[in-house]
Amino acid sequence: MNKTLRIGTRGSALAMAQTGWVAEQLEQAGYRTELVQVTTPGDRSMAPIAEIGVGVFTSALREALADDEVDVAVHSYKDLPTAPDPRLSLAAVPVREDPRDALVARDGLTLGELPPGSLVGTGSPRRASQLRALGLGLEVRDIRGNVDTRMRKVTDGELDAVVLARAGLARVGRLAVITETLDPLQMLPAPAQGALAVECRVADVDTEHLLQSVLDDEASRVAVAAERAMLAALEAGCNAPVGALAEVVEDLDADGRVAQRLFVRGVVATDDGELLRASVTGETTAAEQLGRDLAAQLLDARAALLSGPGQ
Ligand SMILES: NCc1[nH]cc(CCC(=O)O)c1CC(=O)O
Repeated sequence: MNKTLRIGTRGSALAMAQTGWVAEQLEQAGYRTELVQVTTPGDRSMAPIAEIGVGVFTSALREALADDEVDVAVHSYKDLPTAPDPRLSLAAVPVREDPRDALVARDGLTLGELPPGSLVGTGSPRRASQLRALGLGLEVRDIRGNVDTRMRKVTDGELDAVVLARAGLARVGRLAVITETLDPLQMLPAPAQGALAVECRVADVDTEHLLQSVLDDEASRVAVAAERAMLAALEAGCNAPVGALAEVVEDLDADGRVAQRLFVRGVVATDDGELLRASVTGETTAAEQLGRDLAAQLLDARAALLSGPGQ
């Protein structure tokens, strides 16, 4: 193929960095690329995400792709709504960055070293509920804005710490500001955190094939499929914040042989701020079913809790 691939991107530093990375992979494989900047309502508004809704960062890019203004759209996978867009194909899930959340705290402090009453900023209900559940007496403050805006609240002394996706910091070359990478036992990331979704038009099979062959990473795709299936099943049953992490691990199969298995952990907060946690392990080929099984366990646990004392 000798045409130039028009790759749509948001204008934020994070979006430019990740789209630039995708373009570079394609260039190295011998394709010509051109970046096309698309402004989304999410970039224009400073209102809380909860008010402006899911898909604020991704829908304008998807429209530009569907309207043939660009040939490829690069999204942070976790920002995509779970409902598929029938006009588009998820051509590639490139190799995932470290999916964990990261703490950026004053004076190099870790979570455990922050004194009770410390102010910790996050705009994410998932992060807020998991922070509160640690029982450390941390005061969670709602914040928004790009990576730099959020980190400045710590350097300016307005907050003691903020929690961000490690992957976002990695992509903009700011890993050095992290004072602790949070263990998923304490803080499960958002489903698909650290992964990119690379889309093209469903009818554009040439582009679909080249994106898949140059960019797709099987292990990342499988893990994200499990996490997103869990999220989709939970969204149908409740609207509580959800964390999930699927990892390909070495495990013994029924015959005692070492095999690759998928280990999926999930967390959902109740209205009272209690956390329900569960995990499943199974075949990597059954990723989506594993995600749905995990969601069913969490919904059962929630139903048992809601049916009150004595149950
Ligand atoms: N919701 C904003 C957003 N979307 C993707 C990332 C980080 C990169 C990623 O998880 O892929 C971030 C920032 C953050 O959560 O700190």
